[in-house]
Amino acid sequence: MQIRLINITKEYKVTEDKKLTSLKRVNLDINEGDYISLVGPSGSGKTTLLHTTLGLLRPSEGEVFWNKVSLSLATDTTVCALRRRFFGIVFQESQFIDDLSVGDNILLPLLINGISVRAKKEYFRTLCEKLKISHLLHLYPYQLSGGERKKASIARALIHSPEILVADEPTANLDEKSAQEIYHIFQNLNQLGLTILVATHDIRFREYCRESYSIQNGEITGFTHFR
Ligand SMILES: Nc1ncnc2c1ncn2[C@@H]1O[C@H](COP(=O)(O)OP(=O)(O)OP(=O)(O)O)[C@@H](O)[C@H]1O
Repeated sequence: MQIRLINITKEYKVTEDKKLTSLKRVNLDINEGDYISLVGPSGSGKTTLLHTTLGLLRPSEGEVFWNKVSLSLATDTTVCALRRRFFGIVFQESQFIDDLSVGDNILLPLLINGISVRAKKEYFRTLCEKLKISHLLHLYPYQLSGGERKKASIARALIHSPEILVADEPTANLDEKSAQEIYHIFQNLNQLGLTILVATHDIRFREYCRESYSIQNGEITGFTHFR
């Protein structure tokens, strides 16, 4: 899937007569196989941009396209179905269901997408092995460390084999070793063909991605192409 963001502006109404502009005329193209990091300080607009890209937020101005589908013209049902099918999302907070085991949490998107768990059994096994979480599947989310939760979130985001992984601050609050693991997992996934968009204030992501955008006060202020 090709994603195009054209002249995106997002304003939040703060009070009756006051607005906060969190994105200002942002343009971004995401092509198949890209690995893009969006790097900026807290409050710069990264999450707003990710959520707009995912069709979870409607821009005040501008247009988002997923291939030829204009999100402003498509129905919510269509946008939701396409998002579930094509995107894997790692949110800032893990959003696990506390009463389900880690393994069942990871498998849940299959049920939502109407994909048989049996058909994905082998993929589930190798995915968890690759992420080194196979020994954690019987536990409950509250029993995991921060790094383990992140890796379980990545497994859950990938279980339905999406085309694009979108991750919001995947290394936030992680120690150096766990952060390194995440950089390498993402790099490896991209080398296998997965398109990745990461929003982060962790500038070390730049060493691993292919393209990096800097964002400040809702504006793209820089762009670097690495390889
Ligand atoms: N629902 C909302 N209502 C009003 N203002 C909002 C809302 N969501 C975000 N903002 C504001 O928009 C700006 C950008 O927020 P955003 O969460 O996109 O930044 P961020 O770069 O992801 O920050 P962080 O790294 O801390 O998550 C901030 O000033 C924030 O206060």
